[in-house]
Amino acid sequence: MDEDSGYDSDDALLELDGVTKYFGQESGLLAGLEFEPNQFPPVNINRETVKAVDDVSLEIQPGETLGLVGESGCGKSTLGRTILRLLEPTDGDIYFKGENLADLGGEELRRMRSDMQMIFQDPQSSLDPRMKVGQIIEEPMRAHDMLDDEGRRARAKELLEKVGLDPRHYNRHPHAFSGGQRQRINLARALSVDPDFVVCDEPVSALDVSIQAQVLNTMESLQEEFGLTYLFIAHDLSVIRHISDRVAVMYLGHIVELAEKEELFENPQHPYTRALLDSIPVPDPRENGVRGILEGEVPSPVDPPSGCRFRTRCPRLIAPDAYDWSDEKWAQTRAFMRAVKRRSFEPMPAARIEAEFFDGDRPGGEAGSIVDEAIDLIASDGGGGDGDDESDRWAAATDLLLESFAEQSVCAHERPAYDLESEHGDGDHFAACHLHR
Ligand SMILES: Nc1ncnc2c1ncn2[C@@H]1O[C@H](COP(=O)(O)OP(=O)(O)OP(=O)(O)O)[C@@H](O)[C@H]1O
Repeated sequence: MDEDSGYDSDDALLELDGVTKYFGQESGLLAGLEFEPNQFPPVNINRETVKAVDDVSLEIQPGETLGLVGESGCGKSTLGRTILRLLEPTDGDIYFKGENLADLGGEELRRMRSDMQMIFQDPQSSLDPRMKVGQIIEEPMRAHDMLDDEGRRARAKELLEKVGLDPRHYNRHPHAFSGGQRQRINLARALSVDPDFVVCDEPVSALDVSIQAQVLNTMESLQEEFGLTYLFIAHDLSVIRHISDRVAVMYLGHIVELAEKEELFENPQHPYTRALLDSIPVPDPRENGVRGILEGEVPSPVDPPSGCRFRTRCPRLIAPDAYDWSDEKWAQTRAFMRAVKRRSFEPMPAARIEAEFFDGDRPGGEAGSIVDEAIDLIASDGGGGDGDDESDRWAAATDLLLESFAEQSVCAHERPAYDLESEHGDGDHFAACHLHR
């Protein structure tokens, strides 16, 4: 029990409740200004909102490492910075040791800040080249009025040793060190103020693979020795697998899956997690390097898809209930819809489209009529849209298919959130996918 705050160490160290961070996007002086001659004043400020982190709730237990993984731009760094209040959340609450950070002011917030530290990807740019290593490590202690000069020097030297460097390097400048050593200096600096929680934002991504494991091992032993809790951000699944106890998978501002490490890697339940795992490079030289790649572009976080944000790329998009069809016919229709959307085949006669995509047997009923209409729009012998140019007809077919099928799926209508039974271990398994309805 923490005497000051009443925090009990059996409770979560950190709790996020609906944490949201939007950015108003403006670039340049006139960006976002729209001229509207029919209104007064005739100028609108049209700010685009980047929904970087959207309604994230999770807990981090004391002493654990929560890995946070996802493709570039999905909001990992923004979430890490928002937790530390380096960015002001747009919405939601962050509790640290049971206290709502938003309620803390002045001195309390300053104290809490020393409890929560961050280390960044690029050890080069986060170390001031004019300062000596000793000064760099002592700087946070000075900022928090910790110890006297002599005490800080002794602590800096002790920390150098703890992170695997020679304390005699106290007077050197950072440029004299390798990338891995510089990241160790960063670690010593973050630990100088004796934090409980460290956000590690891609701390080993800039390092050679051979050095990564060494730095990760040091981070693990420091965690044990100092009783640290880590939020470990990385896009590299093998790094996440090395260091995490539990793993959260992020996609377009949402957490889509969260489970204990073994459960997540051995029993992934979200199609996005599966796709990420399938795109891990295969070490076997006989394989051609990469097993599977995620299809399509990540949609813009300015206007993310409704419902499940992964649905526009999801290979398991659920069939809309409005039509009656077999799994096979839905799978074929889904593939056809994707191919039309990407315009990934040359115009050909209707019969050939039907043969290639539907084995010559298109779906029956209303769904079949819609498929027919789409085929007619794009087929080289089709009758649809006479007079329109070809790209208009492909666009019309795409709209027809997406509106009739993709937008009618439960995946487009409801945001998924399901708690599942774990197969490995007894931890919780959260998966944001309607396949678990
Ligand atoms: N200060 C900002 N202003 C506007 N948009 C921002 C800002 N910071 C981040 N974004 C946008 O927010 C989204 C999430 O970015 P973020 O850096 O958090 O993702 P990430 O998963 O950490 O990616 P990476 O691994 O590439 O750093 C992106 O679309 C990014 O362009």
